[in-house]
Amino acid sequence: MSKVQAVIAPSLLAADFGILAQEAQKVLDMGADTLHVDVMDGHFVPNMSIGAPVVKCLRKHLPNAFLDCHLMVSDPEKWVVDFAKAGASNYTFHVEAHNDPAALIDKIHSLGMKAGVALKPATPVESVLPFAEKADLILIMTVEPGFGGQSFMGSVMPKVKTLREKFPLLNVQVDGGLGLGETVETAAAAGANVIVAGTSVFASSDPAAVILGLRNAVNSRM
Ligand SMILES: O=C(CO)[C@H](O)[C@H](O)COP(=O)(O)O
Repeated sequence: MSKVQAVIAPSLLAADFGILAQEAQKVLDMGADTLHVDVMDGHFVPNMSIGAPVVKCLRKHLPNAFLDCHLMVSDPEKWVVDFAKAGASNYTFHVEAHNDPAALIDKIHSLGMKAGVALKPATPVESVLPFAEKADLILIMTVEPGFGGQSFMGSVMPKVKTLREKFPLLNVQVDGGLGLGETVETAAAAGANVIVAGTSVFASSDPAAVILGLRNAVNSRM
């Protein structure tokens, strides 16, 4: 039986936005599998970051990169077409921000993107179980969305465990406060296979070692 693979996704939120394409290429050259692009509207979360025009520029410079876009926005339906046209590979929206997630997943797929569904720390996992198999990934936030550099919340690991038990082949993504050592070990032990890491990668003097260490932590549990 096939099994899920480790996917290491540096969060560009922690990169130098002034040289974003170079930062992205650097972590890809150092072994990253995908690039995590945090999109914030200043309404769903109390911060603003980047939008589809920036994704379009990244796509121009990185024609083959997998751009994993995490929409922390109040109206995810509004931006789907823009992100598809910009070249997003994956469009993850928050379950708290849409009243018909299954329909939005279908729309995302119809536009040629993979679809992810994210949960804030306080949102119960039951909210995504009905359509978890329709989605390409489920993102369990391990911090309150909005800012990088926060502390990992191990208290949400039961949600990761539930998803892994019910859906052995699902991509279960964790995002927030992850780095080498206890945090990634805890997430991998619970069953997470897609690791988003911003600060721990970009603030490191040896990002390649961090990416490899995160991958080894996941693979030793799979
Ligand atoms: O979604 C996010 C914040 O809303 C970031 O992706 C996340 O916090 C990763 O950053 P760090 O690894 O620095 O915690």
